[in-house]
Amino acid sequence: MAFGEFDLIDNYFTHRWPQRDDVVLGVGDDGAVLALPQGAELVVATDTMVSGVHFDEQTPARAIAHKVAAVNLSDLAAMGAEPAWLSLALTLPEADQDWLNGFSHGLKEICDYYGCQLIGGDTTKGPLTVTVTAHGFVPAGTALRRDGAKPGDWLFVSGCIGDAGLALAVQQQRTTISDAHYRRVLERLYFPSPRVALGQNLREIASSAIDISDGLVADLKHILKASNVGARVDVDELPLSLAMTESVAADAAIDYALSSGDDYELCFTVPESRRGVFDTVLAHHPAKPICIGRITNEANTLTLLRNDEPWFSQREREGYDHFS
Ligand SMILES: Nc1ncnc2c1ncn2[C@@H]1O[C@H](COP(=O)(O)OP(=O)(O)OP(=O)(O)O)[C@@H](O)[C@H]1O
Ligand SMILES: Cc1ncc(C[n+]2csc(CCOP(=O)(O)O)c2C)c(N)n1
Ligand SMILES: [Mg+2]
Repeated sequence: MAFGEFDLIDNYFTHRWPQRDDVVLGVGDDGAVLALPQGAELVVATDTMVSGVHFDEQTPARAIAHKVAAVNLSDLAAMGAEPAWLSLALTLPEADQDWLNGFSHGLKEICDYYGCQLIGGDTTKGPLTVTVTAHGFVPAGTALRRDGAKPGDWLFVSGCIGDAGLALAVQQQRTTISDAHYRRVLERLYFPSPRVALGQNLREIASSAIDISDGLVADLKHILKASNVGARVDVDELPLSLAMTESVAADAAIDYALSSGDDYELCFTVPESRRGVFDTVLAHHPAKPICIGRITNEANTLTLLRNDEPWFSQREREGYDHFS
């Protein structure tokens, strides 16, 4: 029996999502109609994942769905927003029902967890590409931004970085590690956890924030440029997992943490005056952000230090850039 575009949308993307009261009209019409809470501002983020660029052929459909939603929710987290709605643009080489089952289950799991509703999208035939747009809200005027860091602010990352890059290196046969460690880091590559709760807790505490997708150095530089400041980072303070420290040499671990990307931890700054409130909030929070340095007044200058001496990365590449 022929299985067409509209069967595909009906079977996999119309029902089974959390139904939110603020969705006046969801999947099925020319557009979605949505009700914003009073006093809120809407935060919108879009990210695409392309087969061969963001994931390889072995990646399970469930992981692709999780990750494309997670990277968008991570952008909302970096803005301090509460997630509400997702839209999905799907380009598929064929309507493979096993793949669609895995994909729609993965998407449902993460939507259920964060209470997000799929509100629309688009389905086309072509090379496998998935795009999500995430919509969320913040109380007006409280969104976290890249441009608010000030000299003297403390610099934090929300958790271990470099693991996804290590998993990719193993997958691409650039290095080998034990099976047990590979399982742990592969979970971080395939199923990143967006720091959604932490992001909301940082509203009115952090002076700036960004999520780490391209690598700490590359993404921190966006904060430095937008805020017209510099930073000193003590590379010995970078949070590294046990899987990382037990698998590779210390310098290589630092390089993964600085530049491999795909981590989806938050990098943020906290002014000295908010440090007390921050420590109090964190005492009750499962995330344990680590202080890795401080913001300086040297515009656009990132200084990496090890034992108070300048430290230079072994690898030339500073972060993921699609066109260089
Ligand atoms: N084709 C485009 N048209 C309009 N704006 C764009 C386009 N591509 C990116 N942007 C905007 O440029 C800014 C930087 O985008 P970028 O994709 O680098 O950030 P990001 O999504 O946080 O990072 P990443 O994609 O690495 O996760 C964002 O404000 C984004 O909305
Ligand atoms: C098969 C394969 N090759 C390379 C990578 C690494 N990678 C791809 S895009 C990206 C940055 C974020 O993307 P964007 O800037 O588009 O949001 C990274 C770290 C991967 N995950 N899988
Ligand atoms: Mg982007």
